[in-house]
Amino acid sequence: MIEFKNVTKSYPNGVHALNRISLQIEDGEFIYIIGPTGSGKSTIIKILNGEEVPDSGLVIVDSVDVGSLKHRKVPKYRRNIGCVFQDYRLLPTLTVQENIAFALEVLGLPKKMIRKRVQEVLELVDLKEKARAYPDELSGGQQQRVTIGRAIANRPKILIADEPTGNLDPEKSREIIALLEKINAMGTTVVMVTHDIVLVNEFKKRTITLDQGFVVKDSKKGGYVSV
Ligand SMILES: Nc1ncnc2c1ncn2[C@@H]1O[C@H](COP(=O)(O)OP(=O)(O)OP(=O)(O)O)[C@@H](O)[C@H]1O
Repeated sequence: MIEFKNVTKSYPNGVHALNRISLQIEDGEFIYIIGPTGSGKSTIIKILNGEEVPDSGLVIVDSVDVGSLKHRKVPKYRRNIGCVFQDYRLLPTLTVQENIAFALEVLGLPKKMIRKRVQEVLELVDLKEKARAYPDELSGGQQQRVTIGRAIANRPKILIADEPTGNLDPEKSREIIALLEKINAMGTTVVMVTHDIVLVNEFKKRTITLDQGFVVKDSKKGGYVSV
């Protein structure tokens, strides 16, 4: 479970990015975080993946108090969190399968297990035929599918996606949501930041709306959000 209790975060320039945020996300949920630019969406993601620490309040992820994690413990904590961003961040000199394998090699998994996982992931993201292609030989949607595959190769409990469809057309965006839904159905909690209200309305899920660092709406069943 993910729990934010009265979390406040400001940056050194004095911006109050989050103001007394409280929310709970249960294991296995798929939620959207939406809100205008600068409302604090990415700050929530950065706190979740240990990149930023709150000024006050508590952030608990699977019983780990993330705000007081020692620096040296952050990498181990992050193993349970897969991250996907708008800009795919693939290594350009590695093929699709090498990009996925690399994420597991740095974790020290045995070679045989890596080979097996890479095959499973390629199948899941439907890119077996592109295993030996380089990122610049792929479409944006395909690159994002590789990124998602890489993020879940280590079977993290939580997948966080910051604007994963930001650079994609509507059709490719739908494919990405379908993939995220498949991963969610396998038991992974999915937290997705998005600006894409059309998508939020089409694939209805619990939707948390931020504005100026406050949670202004938490709609459990998703539902219509004005475009
Ligand atoms: N490293 C930083 N240093 C200073 N201010 C920051 C930093 N990161 C974010 N901010 C500020 O904190 C506020 C919240 O930013 P955040 O990136 O969380 O918003 P966001 O909702 O994700 O925005 P966007 O939709 O534009 O990505 C903004 O006012 C932003 O300018």
